[in-house]
Amino acid sequence: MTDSSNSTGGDEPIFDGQDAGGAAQATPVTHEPASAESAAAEQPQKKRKPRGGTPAPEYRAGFVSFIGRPNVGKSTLTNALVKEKIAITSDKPQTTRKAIRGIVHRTDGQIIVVDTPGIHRPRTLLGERLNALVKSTLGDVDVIGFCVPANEKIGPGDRFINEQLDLFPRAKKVAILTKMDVSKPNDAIEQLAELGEMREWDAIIPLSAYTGDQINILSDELVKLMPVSQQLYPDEAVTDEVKDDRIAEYIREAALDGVRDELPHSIAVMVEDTIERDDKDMVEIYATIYVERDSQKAIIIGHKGSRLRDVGKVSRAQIEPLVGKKVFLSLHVKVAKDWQKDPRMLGRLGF
Ligand SMILES: Nc1nc2c(ncn2[C@@H]2O[C@H](COP(=O)(O)OP(=O)(O)OP(=O)(O)O)[C@@H](O)[C@H]2O)c(=O)[nH]1
Repeated sequence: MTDSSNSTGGDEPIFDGQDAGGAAQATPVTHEPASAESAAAEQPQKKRKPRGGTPAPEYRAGFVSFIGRPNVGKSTLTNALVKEKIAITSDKPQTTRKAIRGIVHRTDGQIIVVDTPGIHRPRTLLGERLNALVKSTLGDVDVIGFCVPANEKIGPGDRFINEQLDLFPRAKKVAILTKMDVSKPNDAIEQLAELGEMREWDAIIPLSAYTGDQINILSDELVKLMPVSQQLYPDEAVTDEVKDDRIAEYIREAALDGVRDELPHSIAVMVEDTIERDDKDMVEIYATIYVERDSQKAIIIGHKGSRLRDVGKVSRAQIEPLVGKKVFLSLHVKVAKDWQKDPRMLGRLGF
């Protein structure tokens, strides 16, 4: 798929980075001028298209947040946009913003993807705090990418989030139709039309993070919407998420696998201690998985500890490449009753 539904503020067509130069050269005058007069008339046109493509655009850099209902594909999209670089991380925080998920380095700019926990109707103190965090983050970003999956109808949850976008007038707004690889053509057309009616977007882009279709187009559009700026991060920077947070997230991801109902929301993970062993090329990591009730603890541990062992195995496979060493991972499960409503516990967990 190469077309894109575009409602950019500018008149320029959308090309991906590779095509842009080619497109400039792909408009030759194909007929011989009939007279000197018409030859002269064509002269200025030729001048407007210098050999070697368009002049280099100004360098732009800024922040984008992808928002949308849970599961619409925001994280997968971030990874696709940042490409393989997300896997190589710098653990040195370079900014006070906590949740930078990734940095896209381009010759014409930098796109810094800032994570948010997602806008939702708060039901707990955790929910309220997360919403406050979302609001302060979104108040700062240059572009908000509103994600809707192409394989589901636009519903009340999407409309609620779209309404919330009015609270952030500073940010440019882009609608992204995700998961195009699993959409039916007619459904996607309908959804694009529906998205178009929701507000005046700076761009509407259908894409698939799985196949990579239109990811370049998104990158091109995002950079165009960023302010003219100097480079904000050094070339080698990929993410400033601290290593312990990423380790905790890998463990939480493994613990979440296969659990149902309210349990996913009750799981929190904290890395308590990391010990670099001098005698062996190994790191010892001690982490706690918090749940809210005894019954949940039993589920996480599983029969004779089998489930917890699996959580350790799966997460360790992701942590070892991150830390670049063998890992001894010690997991404990603790009950922190109703931690989502407990200000002290929320503080400890970093919310
Ligand atoms: N077919 C298809 N599936 C996708 C695509 N992008 C994401 N998914 C799947 O959709 C599910 C949710 O993806 P995530 O990236 O975790 O979604 P999210 O919006 O970050 O979810 P939350 O963290 O819950 O807010 C996962 O099972 C992904 O594998 C895509 O382009 N195509």
